[in-house]
Amino acid sequence: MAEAKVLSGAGLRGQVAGQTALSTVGQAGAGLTYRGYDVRDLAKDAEFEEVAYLLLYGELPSQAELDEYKTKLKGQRDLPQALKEVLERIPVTAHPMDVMRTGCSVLGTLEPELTFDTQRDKTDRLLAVFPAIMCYWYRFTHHGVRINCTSDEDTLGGHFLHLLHGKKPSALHVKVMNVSLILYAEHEFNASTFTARVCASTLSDLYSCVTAAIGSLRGPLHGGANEAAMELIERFQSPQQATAELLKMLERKDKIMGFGHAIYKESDPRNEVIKGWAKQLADEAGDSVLYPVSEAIDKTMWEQKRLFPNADFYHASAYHFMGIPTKLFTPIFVCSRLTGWAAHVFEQRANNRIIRPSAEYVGVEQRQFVPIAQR
Ligand SMILES: CCC(=O)SCCNC(=O)CCNC(=O)[C@H](O)C(C)(C)COP(=O)(O)OP(=O)(O)OC[C@H]1O[C@@H](n2cnc3c(N)ncnc32)[C@H](O)[C@@H]1OP(=O)(O)O
Ligand SMILES: O=C([O-])CC(=O)C(=O)O
Repeated sequence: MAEAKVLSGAGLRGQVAGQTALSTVGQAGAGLTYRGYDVRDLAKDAEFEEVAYLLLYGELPSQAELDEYKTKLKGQRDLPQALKEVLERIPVTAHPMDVMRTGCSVLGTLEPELTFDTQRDKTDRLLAVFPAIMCYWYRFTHHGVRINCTSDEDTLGGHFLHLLHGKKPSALHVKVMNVSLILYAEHEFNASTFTARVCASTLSDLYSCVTAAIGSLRGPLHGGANEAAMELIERFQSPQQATAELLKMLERKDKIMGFGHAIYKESDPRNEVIKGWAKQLADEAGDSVLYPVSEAIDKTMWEQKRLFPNADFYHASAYHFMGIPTKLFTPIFVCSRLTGWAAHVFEQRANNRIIRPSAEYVGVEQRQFVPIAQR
């Protein structure tokens, strides 16, 4: 069972930087809860749209409310023409996280948040269009295709897979996407969410908060770890080779992406869930390399460092088995975490004081300015 670490030192570790009613991370018991619900229960029985509604609107929806919410999101999936034109100008070499950041920012110029009382509608619109922002750019720049940004898929996860692959996804893949989006939705004061809250505390607009958060999520120590984990796993042809190479990497004190966590001490509760689905996808794909290699890395990290896989590690192989290109892994995280970011922005705005901590000065003593001609 995950417990809170004893935290101190750099990185604001262990400092309470504000209040939230959205989630608990690493507290004794459930490990991760969204508005009081264990994430494992939500991942087992809920739809992502239910969880989005819970985070953004405060309570789980009734069936009628969920139907209405999904219809609302479905009706807003298409991109404005001006945004499509901008996406077409972004080079094929760009990282898709930069595409998401730009897409979000451009939408903010086309459909600005003029007053905070539109914050929920603006969030729902972003939720509906993020899959299309990612897939329109990807399919145009990589395959020369201008895709239809709408689909008749019932869920956001299914819609994303449909736009990416240009066909109806299997029921298993839709289910795993749903679980994945739920697992990634919210995680208290992680780096990207804290970024969003700092931005919100200046009374900036929602698009600025989300754009800033995307920039923070992109780094390999945070959301970018799922892509880095895939690049590691793919290097090895067998569990034996993975173990041998990993030992050398640990000897060199390399960071192994997808392992460890700033808050969890013994395990990340999201890992057991996505690991189970990754195994099911591996079996479906008839895989005999990638999943055993992942398990060998997992075992070696625990034996050597007492480090456990975080939510990102088995997401890598799960996404891979669904035919998702590695560079789109972190953008999927964006599609999900938008819900947590936005809910935190609403919370910050509802009880705001500008976030402005102090620094311990470690520079030179005060000294006399010398004009340039005399230096
Ligand atoms: C799901 C979304 C997420 O953002 S989860 C995090 C995704 N990031 C990664 O997977 C990147 C790899 N992991 C890491 O860099 C760290 O574990 C992160 C997540 C940044 C947490 O950092 P921090 O709180 O400083 O770690 P810590 O104090 O527990 O570190 C203790 C000692 O263990 C080491 N360590 C930690 N993680 C790894 C790792 N993945 N591979 C190798 N070593 C690791 C640290 O370097 C530290 O060692 P030392 O005590 O300085 O010798
Ligand atoms: O909480 C963190 O530091 C990182 C994390 O797992 C997340 O954002 O999901």
